[in-house]
Amino acid sequence: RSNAESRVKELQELLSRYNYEYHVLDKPSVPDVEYDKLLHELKQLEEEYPEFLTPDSPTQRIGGSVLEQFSKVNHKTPMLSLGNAFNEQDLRDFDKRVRKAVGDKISYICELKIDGLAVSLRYEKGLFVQGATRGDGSVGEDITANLKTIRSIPLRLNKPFSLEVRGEAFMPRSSFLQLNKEKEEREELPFANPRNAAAGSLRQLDPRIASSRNLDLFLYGIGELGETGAETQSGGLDLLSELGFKTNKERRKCESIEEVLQYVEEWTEKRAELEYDIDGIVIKVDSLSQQEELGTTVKSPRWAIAFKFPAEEVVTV
Ligand SMILES: Cc1c[n+]2nc(N)[nH]c2nc1OC(C)C
Repeated sequence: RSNAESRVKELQELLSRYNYEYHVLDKPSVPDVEYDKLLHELKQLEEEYPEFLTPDSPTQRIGGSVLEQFSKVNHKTPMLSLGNAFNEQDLRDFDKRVRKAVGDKISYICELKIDGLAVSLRYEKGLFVQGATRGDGSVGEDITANLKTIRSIPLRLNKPFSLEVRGEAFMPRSSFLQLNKEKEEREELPFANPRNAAAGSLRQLDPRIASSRNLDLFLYGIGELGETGAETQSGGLDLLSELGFKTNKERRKCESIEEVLQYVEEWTEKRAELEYDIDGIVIKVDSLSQQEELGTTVKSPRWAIAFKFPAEEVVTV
């Protein structure tokens, strides 16, 4: 019995690591069949010894019950939306406003703007306890069970931190195409785009359906950055990675608006190569103290802006 307990612990650690390697690092160290075998062994042991079952066990990703409806979640700090820029001049104007307010010693960080839906995840002492949609920015829906099915979301962090993190849930393009193929075969209405497919999947009341949709998530922010000791957005993203979160590796520090424009130009060309849709680039003042100085308007930060790509012109043949 005692070695059953140690075997359960060992399997939970092992499977969490294998899951991290596969879904966050995209570098599995064991074949899928090995992972499945160990997961099956853990499921059996947890059934035989339910007292050893923990909420962060890899077997707990797909919750049991189908919900009647989602309950509401009040966001402690509002989930802000972004002001938009549509051309070079808009970006230069943004840069001027920033320099006017905090002076010329600034650096930016550019991040891909994933075309998905914004979600927030809350961790208590390292354990994933609640996840919610952005909603209207102040009140969202509790979609914890559905977010648990996203394999790249850690159910327990590497450190017992209590914090709230934010990111964009999305559906990879290949999964979107496959899902629509299956829908067409079932003569069901297909989703218009991966963003709608991701939103529709996270709004399923049955977590088993969400789990089948192969959703993913990139984290981009920490609710209260200050609490973690991070002093910059780029440092915050590195911290998120250290804690076991999936962050987008295409981010780049830019020391001038010229470098920002280069990055925007580069990704305007390259975005079709990505495995997921992006609808723009997010440019942020990197220093958190300068972000504080700049503050926010009612709905958007003054220290960030979204460069939006022109809507895809539909090629009619
Ligand atoms: C709405 C949003 C969306 N995104 N996407 C990224 N990559 N960063 C980011 N930041 C956001 O808002 C913060 C600037 C508050």
